[in-house]
Amino acid sequence: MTAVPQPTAALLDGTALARELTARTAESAAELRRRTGTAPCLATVLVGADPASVTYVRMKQNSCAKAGIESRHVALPAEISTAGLVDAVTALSEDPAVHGILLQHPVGAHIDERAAFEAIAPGKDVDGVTTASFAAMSFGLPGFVSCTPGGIMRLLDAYDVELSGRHAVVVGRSPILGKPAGMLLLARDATVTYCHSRTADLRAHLREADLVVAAVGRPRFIRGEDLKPGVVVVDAGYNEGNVGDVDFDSAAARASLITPVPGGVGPMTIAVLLEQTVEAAWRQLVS
Ligand SMILES: NC(=O)C1=CN([C@@H]2O[C@H](COP(=O)(O)OP(=O)(O)OC[C@H]3O[C@@H](n4cnc5c(N)ncnc54)[C@H](OP(=O)(O)O)[C@@H]3O)[C@@H](O)[C@H]2O)C=CC1
Ligand SMILES: Nc1nc(=O)c2c([nH]1)NC[C@@H]1CN(c3ccc(C(=O)N[C@@H](CCC(=O)O)C(=O)O)cc3)C=[N+]21
Repeated sequence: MTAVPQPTAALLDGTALARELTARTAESAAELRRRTGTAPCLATVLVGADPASVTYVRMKQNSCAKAGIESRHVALPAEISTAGLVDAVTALSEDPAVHGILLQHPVGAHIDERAAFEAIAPGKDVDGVTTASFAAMSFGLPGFVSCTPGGIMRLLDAYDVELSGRHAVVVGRSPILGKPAGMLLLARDATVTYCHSRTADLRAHLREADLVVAAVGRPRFIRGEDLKPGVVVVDAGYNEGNVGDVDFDSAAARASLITPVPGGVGPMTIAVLLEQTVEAAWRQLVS
């Protein structure tokens, strides 16, 4: 008889956890509104009209509405200059009616995205994209975390995944996902290896991992045969066709715990964004 790989892994259910977290966020938003007469407000900034980005921004606005958070959308032409985008973000940073700012990545290759992110006031950086937020997070100081890595940590904690002393392999080092994910795991005493496009032998690193965070942007790039039995797999990838960076079926046959796509990291990202928006509004309105 040929052995057919059986799914052995339990699911890290991001949909359910995000629902719980957002229910608490909605209560907090309602309480703030009772106390101050003002609802929290998230400004979303989108450059151009890439269909995937339009969809993500709409999802974030819908989630805001359900949680009692107002959203203000700023749509900018794809051709806008860095200076034009910085001006638009600076205006939101200075507007007391706006409590949080999300500048949707990517903004187009001709724009200095870092300069635009840095125009977000630290107290309104609810997406955790500024260098100030990254530094605070890395030093364990108060501030807003990058939403996707923050959501990943909440998910791991909800399932009591042991991190101390474990070998975490993060595949990807982007400023809003891979790099901060590794820093948060390091802060929890994991031994962290970052892999990226120049990594010499990715598969050898993966085979040693107790925890894998996939943040590559390549559909089904990581497969079960690359993984150690019992590994915990977090798939942050979200590619065309709602496909993750991990080949789910083969990975689930090796892993002890795995995030589905959809229904894993994605909903947690939005839940953390909403939570941080309400937190920012409390600080600005009640201080
Ligand atoms: N669910 C969610 O909330 C979110 C999901 N995403 C998804 O996560 C994925 C990654 O997004 P993002 O971090 O923004 O993507 P980026 O394209 O900014 O980064 C991709 C990273 O993967 C690395 N990489 C590329 N090819 C390889 C390879 N062959 N081997 C090893 N590493 C490689 C790159 O290395 P190098 O640095 O050397 O170029 C880079 O660090 C995407 O699918 C995206 O859609 C993103 C944000 C939020
Ligand atoms: N500054 C910035 N911050 C971001 O956080 C950011 C960004 N730019 N650019 C694009 C990526 C992408 N992203 C997703 C968020 C939620 C889901 C999500 O909720 N997905 C659902 C499925 C939704 C559906 O397709 O129906 C799921 O995985 O279950 C997906 C992707 C945030 N991003």
